[in-house]
Amino acid sequence: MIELEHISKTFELNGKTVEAVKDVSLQIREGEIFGIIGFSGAGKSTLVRCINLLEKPEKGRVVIEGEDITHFEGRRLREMRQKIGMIFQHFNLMPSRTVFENIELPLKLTRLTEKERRAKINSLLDLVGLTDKAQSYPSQLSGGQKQRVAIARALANDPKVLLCDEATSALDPQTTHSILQLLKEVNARLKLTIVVITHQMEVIKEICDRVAVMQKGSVVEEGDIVDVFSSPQAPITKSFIQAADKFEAFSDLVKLNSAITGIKPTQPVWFLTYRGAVAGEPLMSELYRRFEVKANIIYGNIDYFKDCIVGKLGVAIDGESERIEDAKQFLIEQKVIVEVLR
Ligand SMILES: Nc1ncnc2c1ncn2[C@@H]1O[C@H](COP(=O)(O)OP(=O)(O)OP(=O)(O)O)[C@@H](O)[C@H]1O
Repeated sequence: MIELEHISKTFELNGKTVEAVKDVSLQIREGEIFGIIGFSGAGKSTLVRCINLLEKPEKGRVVIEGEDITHFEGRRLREMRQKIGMIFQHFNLMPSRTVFENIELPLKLTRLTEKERRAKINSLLDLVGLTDKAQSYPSQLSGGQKQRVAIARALANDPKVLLCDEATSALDPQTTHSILQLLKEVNARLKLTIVVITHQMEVIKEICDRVAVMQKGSVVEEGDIVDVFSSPQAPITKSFIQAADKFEAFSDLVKLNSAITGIKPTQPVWFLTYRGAVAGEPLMSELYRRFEVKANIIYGNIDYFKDCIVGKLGVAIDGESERIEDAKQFLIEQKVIVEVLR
């Protein structure tokens, strides 16, 4: 659907060259929600703005539905941009226009009759749940409502792709959740491909199918969301995940042999990752039944992804050393990721 091939983009700032995006290649599939996560300045916005050519890449190609659009200009560029909606952190609504008029703006360039336009706007208002706010002005709306208007406006021309640049970063957690639910709904209902850029792990976990992690202009890790977050490879990916699930605190206590864990200094400690929320308890009792290996749970976390639940347990192990090895093999056969902390 969207192919980015060896994209590079630099800026000149105060006599210095900033390499915002360095040789990035990504393939975004039709109908998926693709996340790009990274800290501020990683190059996420610049990369995403290359998709609709708001930034012109210096090197590389942008291919959409098999067509190389990198050098599109004029009418072809405008037509291509109609297929790609975009929403932003600060909504970018016109303050002097009502909600209805804001959504109407992109439709003014089309050949729809006034009646067709009204019908379209009303159906978009219904889709984003703002029918009763049609005549309000942006200043009379909450942040979440403003973002709903921006989503309706972005969808007015029936785009195939929606780019979301930190769309929930200015919102509180509850409003963030409701906007993410709306994005999930439009993705499913309209078969829309969505690209989400964010520095918030929770956003990626809640709606994305696949994710790319960016650092200093490069993609350092990419893949299916559950694979990447169950078994992160790059240090920066690990830091995003650990910030979200407090694993680091547990790991530090183990390293320091802290008395509060109640673990003997000689006991092995494992960190287990498995799919399915209820898998943990039965697996631990199975270890005892089969191998007489006791696994005392000293850390636990459940992550909720778009289509999957992933459990994580920190366990202190007790048993005969040979049987402990057998127990570990058994867990690996059950598709549990076993990380030996010591
Ligand atoms: N128009 C510009 N002129 C000069 N430098 C720029 C411009 N746009 C981006 N940059 C620089 O490029 C780098 C990447 O910025 P970019 O906005 O793409 O990162 P980001 O990951 O989206 O971060 P943020 O979330 O803070 O926007 C940064 O060092 C930034 O200062």
